[in-house]
Amino acid sequence: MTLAALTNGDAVGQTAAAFMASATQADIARPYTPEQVDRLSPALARPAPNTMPLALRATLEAHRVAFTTAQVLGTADAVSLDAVTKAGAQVGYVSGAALSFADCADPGADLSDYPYDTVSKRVALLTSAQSFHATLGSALGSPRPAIPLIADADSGFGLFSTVMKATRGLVDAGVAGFHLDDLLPGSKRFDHAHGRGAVLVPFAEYSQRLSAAKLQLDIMRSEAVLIGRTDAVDATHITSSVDPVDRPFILGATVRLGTSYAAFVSPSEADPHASAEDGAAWVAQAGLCTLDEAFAAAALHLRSSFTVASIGVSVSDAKRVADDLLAAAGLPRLEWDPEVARTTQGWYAYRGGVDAAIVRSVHAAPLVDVLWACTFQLDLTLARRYASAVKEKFPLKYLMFNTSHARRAHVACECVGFGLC
Ligand SMILES: C[C@](O)(C(=O)O)[C@H](CC(=O)O)C(=O)O
Ligand SMILES: [Mg+2]
Repeated sequence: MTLAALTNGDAVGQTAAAFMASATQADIARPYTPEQVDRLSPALARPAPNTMPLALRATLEAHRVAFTTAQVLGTADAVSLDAVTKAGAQVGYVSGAALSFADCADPGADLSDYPYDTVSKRVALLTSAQSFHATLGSALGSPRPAIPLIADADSGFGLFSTVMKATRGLVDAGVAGFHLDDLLPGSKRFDHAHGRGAVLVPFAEYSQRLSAAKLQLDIMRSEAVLIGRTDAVDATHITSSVDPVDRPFILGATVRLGTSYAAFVSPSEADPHASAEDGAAWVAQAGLCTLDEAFAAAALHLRSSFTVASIGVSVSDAKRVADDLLAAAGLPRLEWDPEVARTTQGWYAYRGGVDAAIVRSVHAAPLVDVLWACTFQLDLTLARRYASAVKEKFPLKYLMFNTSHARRAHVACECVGFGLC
């Protein structure tokens, strides 16, 4: 896509087929057809404001071509928006964390537990403020540029109908782009002892989340930039083991302890700190590892056969593949059990890290414009690895990078820096 191709300014009145085939949209692989979008498009279509989305797309493309990045600065109100604009920010960021600390009806930690229209209401206010400043600027003869805003849509605040409503609210408010992550809503930082921990939903659920948002954008013929964020770098658990994409990262116990993790930590749940310590003791003894690691430890010489035979299969099928290969070689069954490592909520233990983030982002790439691996620490080696692995498969996708300081439970709020390219 070239800058000259960014001409989808007035998409209203376009059929879904024409919109979805336009230069900015044609590269996105949707799991639905234009006819399905048309059937869902209301007769009295509300025009999607596409000026800011197209401005953001132009900024992204200019940086991609020049191999540079845009700094995205947080803005929570009209005053800070004016300040970041004057400071030269090309893009503003409306942070869910900032609003949840300070600006919603019931301020609290950044747990994605505020109402789904909190951020869109704030974007609407900022859009109005920008419009006022622009009018004032031209009346005074000193232009005040409006900058595109990226908004935080967290995990979509529920299932797919809520994702669609949140998307519609953001578009109506004039957002230029927004991000959806792959977390279980409300599960961020569940490890209160350390302020870390994240619980992922299975990849298929994340992908359906992104599809629901994209469907809503198509219904509105909106050019808003869809950002697929993964929190897999710091993830410690996942709600289900069912998806083959997640299979290589599920952890199982290799030592039979006679008690499951959930049974072990349950008695002390009244005291989360004690429970965290007890849990750590169980984990230390259970020999948790991935199925691939357990297999390699049992039969290194058969590892490549296992790798090939276990591609695209679920955890339970992969375990069967492993046992069949071992039996054929006259070796005993593998002691590897992911079920005993489940938490009291039923979550599976998960090996978070950059490899998991790469796999998730590569699978999400066809659906989104921008990919982002959210990280807890500023680690350029990790960022480079992530970027080169994703770019190798999807050279034209844009990337985003940040470091989330506020994940430490005791840090109230720090400035979050982003790079977009
Ligand atoms: C970027 C973020 O989504 C936000 O809401 O600002 C937060 C920030 C943080 O916790 O520091 C996040 O990374 O989850
Ligand atoms: Mg957030």
